[in-house]
Amino acid sequence: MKILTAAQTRAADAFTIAQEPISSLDLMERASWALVQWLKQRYSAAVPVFVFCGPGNNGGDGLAAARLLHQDGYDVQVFLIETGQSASADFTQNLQRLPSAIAVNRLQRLEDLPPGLPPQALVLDGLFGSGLSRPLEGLYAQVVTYLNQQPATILSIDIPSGLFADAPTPSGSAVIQADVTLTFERPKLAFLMPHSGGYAGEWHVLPIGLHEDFLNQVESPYQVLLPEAFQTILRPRSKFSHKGTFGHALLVGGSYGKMGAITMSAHAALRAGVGLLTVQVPQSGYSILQTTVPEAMVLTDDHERHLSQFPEDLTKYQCLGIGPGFGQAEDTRLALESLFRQKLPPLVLDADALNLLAADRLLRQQLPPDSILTPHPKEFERLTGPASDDFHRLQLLQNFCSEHACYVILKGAHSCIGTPSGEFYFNTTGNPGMATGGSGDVLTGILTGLRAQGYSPLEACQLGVYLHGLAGDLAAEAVGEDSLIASDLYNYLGAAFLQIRHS
Ligand SMILES: NC(=O)C1=CN([C@@H]2O[C@H](COP(=O)(O)OP(=O)(O)OC[C@H]3O[C@@H](n4cnc5c(N)ncnc54)[C@H](OP(=O)(O)O)[C@@H]3O)[C@@H](O)[C@H]2O)[C@H](O)CC1
Ligand SMILES: [K+]
Repeated sequence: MKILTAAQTRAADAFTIAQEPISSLDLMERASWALVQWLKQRYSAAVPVFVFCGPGNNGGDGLAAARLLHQDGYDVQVFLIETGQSASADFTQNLQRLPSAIAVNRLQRLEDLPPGLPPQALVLDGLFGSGLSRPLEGLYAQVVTYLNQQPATILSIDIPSGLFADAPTPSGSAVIQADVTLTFERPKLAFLMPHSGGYAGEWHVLPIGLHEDFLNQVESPYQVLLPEAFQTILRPRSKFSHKGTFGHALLVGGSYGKMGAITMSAHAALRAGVGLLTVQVPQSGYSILQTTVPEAMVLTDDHERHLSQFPEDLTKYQCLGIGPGFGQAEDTRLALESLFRQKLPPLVLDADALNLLAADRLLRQQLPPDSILTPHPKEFERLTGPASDDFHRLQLLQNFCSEHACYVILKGAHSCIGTPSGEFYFNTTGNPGMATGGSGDVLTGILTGLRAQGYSPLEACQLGVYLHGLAGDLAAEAVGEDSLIASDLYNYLGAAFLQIRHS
C-alpha cells in the first residue's frame, strides 16, 4: 500500500471531489462518520467527549464528529481555539450545523481552559492535521501542552496535532502525544519513523473512499507491507517437489561464546522452508550444532574458536548467509576479504559481517550486487555515517542501496527495506517483545532460507520481515511481550506462514 505525502493527500482529496463527484463537505462528513463508527465500537456513551478544534478542515472533522456523537447520545463539549485566524469553509459550515445543545467553549487565552479534564474523558484532537505548515506556537502550543498533561485518553484525528506528516518535526516542538490516531485512507510517513512514530500511539487507518484511479496512478517511493502483497509472492509447494527444489543454503557464523546466534539462524532458515542447510562454524561449534539442529549439515573451520575460512566450493549453495555470532577476529576479516573476490551465490549479511564491512571501504566496494544487508540503526550508521534525523536516514539508505545495488533492511519498530531503485517498504508486523537477543539472527536465517528457495532479493526481504514480525506477534499472543525470546520467533514461523497462506 502506497504512502502519500500531505501534498498528495490534498491532491487525492481534490481528485475525489471532482471525479466522484462529491462535495468537500460531504467528504468531510464521510471521514467523520468513519471516525465516529470506530469510536462507538470502543467507547460507550458514558464517556464524556471533549473535542478540540483548530481553524482548518481537521477542526472541521472534529466539529462534524461532535455532531454525530451527540446524535448518538454522547455527552460532547467543543473547544475552539480562537487566535484571530480565519477558518476554512467546511469548518464554518460544520460549526453552523452544530446543535445548540452542544456546549461551545471559545478559547482565547490559556486561562479559558478548564482546570482539568476527568480521567475517564476522551479528547478528540482536531487542532491540526495534514495542513500543518510550521511548528505550533502561542496558544496552540499551550493547548497541546495542557492536553498532554491531562489523564484523559487522547484520540487524534488524522495526525497528532503539531506533527508533520512527511518531514522532520523540529525537536522541542509542541506535539500531541496521542493514545490513538485514526488516520484517513493511508498511514502517514511520520508514524513509521523512530523519532516521530511514538506520537501517534496506536494508529489505525480508516478508508474514506478516496478515488481509486488517483490512488492507483500516484507515484510514491514509500509503501507499507500488508498481507495482501504475499498472495502473489508466496509460492506453492508442489506435490512433486523434493528437498532439492527448495534450495541449499549455507550459513557461516558462530564464535566461542556466540554459538547460539548461528544456531538460531539455522533453525530459522529451516523453518523458512529451505530444502537443505549446511552451517559452517569454528570447531568448538561442531557438537553444539549437531546436537541442537540435527536437520542441518555441519562443516568446521580449521580454527577452534573463530572463523578463518569459507568452504572452497560455493557453487552448490543457492544462498550464503554470513554474520550471526561471526566475531571480528583478524582471520575472520581476511576470510571475508578473500570471499568477496570469488563468484558468489546470493548473499545475506548481518551483525559482525556488517561491522567488518563498515570498517573497510574497499571491502564495501566489492559487495556483490543484490546482496541483502540487515543492520539496526547503529550498524547502519557505521556503514553510512551519522543521520541528522529520520528523514535524512532514509536519504542515506537510498544512497547506499543505489551505490551498492543492494537491499538493506533497516531494523526497527517498522523495519524499512531500502532498494537499489529507490523504493522503500515499511513493515507493519512485530512488537516490542522482539527487542531481545537473537531476534536479528532469526531474521538472517529466514532471509537466507527464502533466498535459497529462489525468492528474489526484494521478495525475500518483504516476506522475511513480514513473517519475522508476524511470528513475533503470534508468539506474543501466547507468551506475552515480556517473556518473548528469539527461539519463540522460529517456533512460531510455521503459524505465521499458515496465516499468510490462508489470509
Ligand atoms: N484529504 C483527506 O483525506 C481529507 C482530509 N480531511 C481533513 O482535513 C485535514 C486537512 O485540512 P487542512 O485544512 O488542509 O489543514 P489543517 O486542518 O491541518 O489546518 C490548516 C490551517 O491551519 C493553518 N496552519 C498550519 N500550520 C499552522 C500553525 N503552526 N499555526 C497556526 N496555523 C497553522 C493553515 O494556514 P497557513 O498559515 O498554513 O496558510 C490553515 O489555515 C486532514 O488532516 C483531515 O483531518 C477531510 O475532512 C476529509 C478528507
Ligand atoms: K489532529
